[in-house]
Amino acid sequence: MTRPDADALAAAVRAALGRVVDPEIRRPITELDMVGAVSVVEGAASIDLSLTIVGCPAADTIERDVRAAAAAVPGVTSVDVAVGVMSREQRDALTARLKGTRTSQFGPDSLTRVILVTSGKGGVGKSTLTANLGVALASTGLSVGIVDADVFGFSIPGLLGVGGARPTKVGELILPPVAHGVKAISIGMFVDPGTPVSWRGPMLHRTMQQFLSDVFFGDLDVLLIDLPPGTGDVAISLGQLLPQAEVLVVTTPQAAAAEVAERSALVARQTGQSVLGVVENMAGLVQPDGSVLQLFGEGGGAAVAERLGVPVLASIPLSIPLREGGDAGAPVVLTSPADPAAAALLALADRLRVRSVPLAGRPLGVTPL
Ligand SMILES: Nc1ncnc2c1ncn2[C@@H]1O[C@H](COP(=O)(O)OP(=O)(O)OP(=O)(O)O)[C@@H](O)[C@H]1O
Repeated sequence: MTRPDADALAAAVRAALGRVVDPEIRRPITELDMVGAVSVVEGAASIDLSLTIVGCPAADTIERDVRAAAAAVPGVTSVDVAVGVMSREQRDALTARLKGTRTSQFGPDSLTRVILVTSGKGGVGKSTLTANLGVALASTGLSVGIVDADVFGFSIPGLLGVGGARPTKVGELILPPVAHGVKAISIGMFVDPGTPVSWRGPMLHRTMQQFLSDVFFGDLDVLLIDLPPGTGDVAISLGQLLPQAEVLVVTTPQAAAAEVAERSALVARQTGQSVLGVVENMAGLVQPDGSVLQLFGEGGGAAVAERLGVPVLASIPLSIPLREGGDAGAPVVLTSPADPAAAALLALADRLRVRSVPLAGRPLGVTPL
């Protein structure tokens, strides 16, 4: 084989490696400087691969994908991959590049739509709805992240079926685990199971700051934030950190839940956030005989919406598959999309795909890669 052919083959292998994506960072490995020397001698390809960290959990997947991509290039008969690890300097350069010059991924120059999911009372289904909404939006091809800001009562990892997941750290950057197409981060991924989190305001504020700046979400279309119930420290911190965010208010049809839900929306407005609308959860359950069981009464969602001057965006009925899906970490929007609660959530996701705040006039947040 002549040299130009070997060079052309090596170039073809490199181009094929451009289609291998790091499953955690979600960028082609060639853009992440993970591919070193590539050569092809008489059909035998040799590839130097640098992983970001020792013991990279995605190592096996990346190496397998590299082998498959190279082997698929016509003319390549065998593939040898030498796996190494980036030097500290290389890793620092990469994390600096990924982080870019933006102080926050979700600052005013970001194109990501940030939606806070809030409620007055606990237990109204806010986390269950956030998880399902995230998965529903991701299933339509959007790039979606979820921040579990319910630090004391985190439940997002379990709802998404990644209860035991631990984020990978690359230098200063934290890579969020991906579940059902959604990048999710939660304090539950950092503490030992069973350990209660009992922090005061400043610690909560710092954690929220870190979630928004040190967790590498990449370019998201939508970031959903599951707030703790009520109007405590976290809601106030996020009001300061994300004044451009929009707020979804979750309530049950019950009058008592509705009144406190309204208060959480008013606090959001005080920080400059806009209230998108109300989602009523645990609405009437249709019985086998056709009658409707209104376990939590009626009208709470409409009452809050009217007082806030916003629409009721969805009414999600009580649903056993929704609850079971949450317990199993298998969101109902994926497992039983025809279930009435799943259908209502999918319709809500469709409504949220359309921005209420136009992008015109806003600067483009250019990805520094
Ligand atoms: N539409 C529904 N039908 C049946 N069960 C539901 C529905 N929505 C939520 N649930 C169940 O209600 C319980 C509370 O839901 P969830 O944890 O999502 O509430 P929450 O508002 O996030 O609570 P907290 O903020 O206190 O953590 C869960 O067991 C969940 O499975």
